[in-house]
Amino acid sequence: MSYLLALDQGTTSSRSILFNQAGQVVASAQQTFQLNTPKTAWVEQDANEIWQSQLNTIKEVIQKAAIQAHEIRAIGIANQRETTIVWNKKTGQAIAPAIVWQDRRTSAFCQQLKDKGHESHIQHITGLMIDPYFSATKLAWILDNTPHARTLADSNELAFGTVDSWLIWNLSKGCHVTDVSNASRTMLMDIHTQQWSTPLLNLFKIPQNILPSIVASGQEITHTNKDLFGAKIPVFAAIGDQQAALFGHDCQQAGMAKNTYGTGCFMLLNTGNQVIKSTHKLLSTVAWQKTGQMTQFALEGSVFMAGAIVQWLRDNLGFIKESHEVEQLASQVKDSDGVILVPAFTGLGAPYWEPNALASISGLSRGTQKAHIARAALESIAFQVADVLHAMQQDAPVPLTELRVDGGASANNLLMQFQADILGVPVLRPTLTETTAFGAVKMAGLSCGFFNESDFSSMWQLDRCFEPQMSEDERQTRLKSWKNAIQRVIA
Ligand SMILES: Nc1ncnc2c1ncn2[C@@H]1O[C@H](COP(=O)(O)OP(=O)(O)O)[C@@H](O)[C@H]1O
Ligand SMILES: O=P(O)(O)OC[C@H](O)CO
Repeated sequence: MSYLLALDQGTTSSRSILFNQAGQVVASAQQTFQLNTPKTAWVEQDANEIWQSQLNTIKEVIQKAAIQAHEIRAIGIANQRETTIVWNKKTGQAIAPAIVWQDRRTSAFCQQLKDKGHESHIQHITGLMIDPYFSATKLAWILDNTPHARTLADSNELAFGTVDSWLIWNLSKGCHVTDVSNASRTMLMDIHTQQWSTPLLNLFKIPQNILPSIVASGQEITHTNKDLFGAKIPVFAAIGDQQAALFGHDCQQAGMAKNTYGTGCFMLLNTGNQVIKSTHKLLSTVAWQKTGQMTQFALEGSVFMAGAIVQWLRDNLGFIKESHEVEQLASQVKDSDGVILVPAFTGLGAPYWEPNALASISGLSRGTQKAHIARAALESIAFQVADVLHAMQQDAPVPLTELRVDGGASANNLLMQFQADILGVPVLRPTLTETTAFGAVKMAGLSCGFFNESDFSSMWQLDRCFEPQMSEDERQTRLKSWKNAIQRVIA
């Protein structure tokens, strides 16, 4: 049995990636799928499409590599987090569209919770800020707005899960679990005990019987149903995709951080076995739990729009045909000529948490060209990351000496250089950009004995280091203009 299979179920696509014992990619398959926005602030996916696209890529990767399912020692799952699915346990069908992490339909409910003074005790129990981002208010919305949902829940016919649960249920045909890192994103789990919180279940009126059991990120969880691939493949890991990337970068020591530039941007700082309570509007989250070991935690800054801004330039403004063309467009000008884009298209996440903020482009003149806007768009990704890092350094004042990066937009050299410049910290991009998938297979490989901890440090290889080149004066001036633009959208 010579392979490990990573399932990387992201916001824009499902991927299956087969790794060998040296941690190298042997074959991969990817299928993109639809994100639906039926109303302003609503973002949905078809839960069945999430499953089918993942299933198709598993079959495709097995075929591409010309192997048999029994040669796969274990599966490790990494998934988009918070996205909320409720399904009927008898039929296996979702009773409503999956509500995606970016969906803001529950902002008014969140505001009511804040007005009623729940903010500090919810932060104390879960480590999270009240925001529509997390699963709790999305789940309450589905139960309250789907015909017969509460009656079905009362008769024990419903199951709730984030995407890890949904994939595991479908792969195994009936195992209902979630891993502790995903559970920490629901706003229903007590981060200190890593159990569902009864006071929060009562507050959100969530019946206990619809919840999955919480398991470690790395353990023998279940196996695939034999009918799917002709052999039972054990599932040895499930972990939220951002935590998987932290593990994939081998950021296993407290003080190490990574940033992933995908649809959104997610910076995680390992805080060891301590839950650090943020006083600067960051999230305390579970990093992972390995079999029989203490849970590891992280501080996180979640930025909602990163690569998605490039998609907006592509799909809404028609500036480019493919995302990667943005680098060439932005390189046509030496700077943004004073144009600043604040990408609050789905409100602002960390460290502002302003669900109702609207995006803006300022500093336009008669001379403004597409290239200036494209450059401002890329710079806005880096500015948001700088805001998160500044908050993080105040919460956990260990100076960051380097930032490890991954995700689709980390391929953009202009963006990475500007990121190093605006942070004043070297940015390190590894050769293996599939860091999320790699984190999932590392966790699975460790749990099933395919890998040892000592294998990991040599598996992370540097592709390129972007050293800061901007002067301190210019950095401060640029950051000040950005802060002013932010103030205008949240005022
Ligand atoms: N060269 C590039 N420059 C900037 N953004 C890019 C580039 N290539 C891809 N992207 C953006 O990265 C995102 C895809 O990255 P990926 O890590 O696959 O995302 P996810 O896991 O969220 O689905 C898309 O939003 C895309 O617009
Ligand atoms: O699908 P990604 O990679 O953009 O990640 C989404 C995050 O997990 C949302 O919290």
